[in-house]
Amino acid sequence: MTDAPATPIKRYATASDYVSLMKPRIMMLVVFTAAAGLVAAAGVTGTPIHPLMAAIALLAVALGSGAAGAINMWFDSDIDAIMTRTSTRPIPSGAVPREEALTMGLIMSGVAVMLMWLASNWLAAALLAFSIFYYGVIYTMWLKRSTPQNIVIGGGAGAFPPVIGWAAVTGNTPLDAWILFAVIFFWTPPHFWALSLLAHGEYEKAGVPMLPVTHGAKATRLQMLLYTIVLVPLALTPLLTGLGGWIYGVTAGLLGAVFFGYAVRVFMSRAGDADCTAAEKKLARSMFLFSILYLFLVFAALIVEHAAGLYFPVKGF
Ligand code: HEM
Ligand SMILES: CC(C)=CCC/C(C)=C/CC/C(C)=C/COP(=O)(O)OP(=O)(O)O
Repeated sequence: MTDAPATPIKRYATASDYVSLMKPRIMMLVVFTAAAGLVAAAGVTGTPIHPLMAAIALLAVALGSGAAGAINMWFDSDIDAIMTRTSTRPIPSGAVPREEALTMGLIMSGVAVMLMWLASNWLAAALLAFSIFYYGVIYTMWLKRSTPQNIVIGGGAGAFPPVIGWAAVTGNTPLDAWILFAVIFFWTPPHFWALSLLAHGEYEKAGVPMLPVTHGAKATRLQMLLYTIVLVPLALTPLLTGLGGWIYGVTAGLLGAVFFGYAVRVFMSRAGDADCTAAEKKLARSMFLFSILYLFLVFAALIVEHAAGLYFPVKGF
């Protein structure tokens, strides 16, 4: 149990409070990776996508992601109130009552899954429902407060969107879809731990067992490097299956080299240690920001590759 936060002072909610309950910036990247799954599925299998159905499917992913965010904020309002980074969120700041966030999350979840089922098929709808459950219940209510592997296992939730997008087009989830899942799965630990190196004091205060809190900054920097070593070649496997062509290969190769460079530099630094320098903190922050750019551009390359019809698989690579 964490320290009981002070009762928030009530203030009126604005539209932007309801938007921020949905973690909108994360939602944008989630929708983008789902769109990449959708476009790649159409490109690889030659299945035409109906623009309206595709738009509704992506709206469903957006609503599902927002619903999961609202459920997360409902459950986490006690620890959000303790950490400076999250203390101004709509619930701890007293703008939105907890029950309202939960109701919003549950209604949006139902609408999202229903819309996905109407726009595509039961498999995509079931995967979306499972992702909401995974993030809202398995990660938020169980793993986050119980194990330092919380974001490794919990990261699976954020890895589903391209699989959902793929399933929405073809009604199945072949190896290529799971490769995209794996890319996000192995990307999540370096993405989050880069930030948590800087915020471990906050997590400690809130009683959340993030890796830098339980095992220290050095172990975290090593884990970040190891996950990046798996991620970079893994992100090139689409070249072997025909999912990615030269645009994708060049993009994933170059960005992977930069990401690996960050992981090595952070590993060799003292970022997150009590006596680390401002430059080392800046390095960890840069790696966190670059992680977002990396995922965005790698999936953008996949979209460009398939959408532009510039698809040249590298045979026998
Ligand atoms: C368990 C998995 C993950 C954890 C623990 C995590 C954690 C975080 C945290 C703590 C932030 C900083 C937010 C802030 O500064 O207030 C952040 C930012 C961000 N994350 Fe993640 N993340 C995870 C997975 C993902 C996934 C799957 C995506 C999208 C595919 C994503 C996209 C982003 C984006 C776009 C930002 C920057 C926008 C913002 O600061 O709100 N994250 N993440
Ligand atoms: C399609 C679908 C339903 C996707 C949902 C998956 C999703 C939104 C994944 C993002 C994971 C994420 C933002 C974790 C933040 O961790 P945190 O909640 O511990 O971060 P915080 O401390 O900022 O609240």
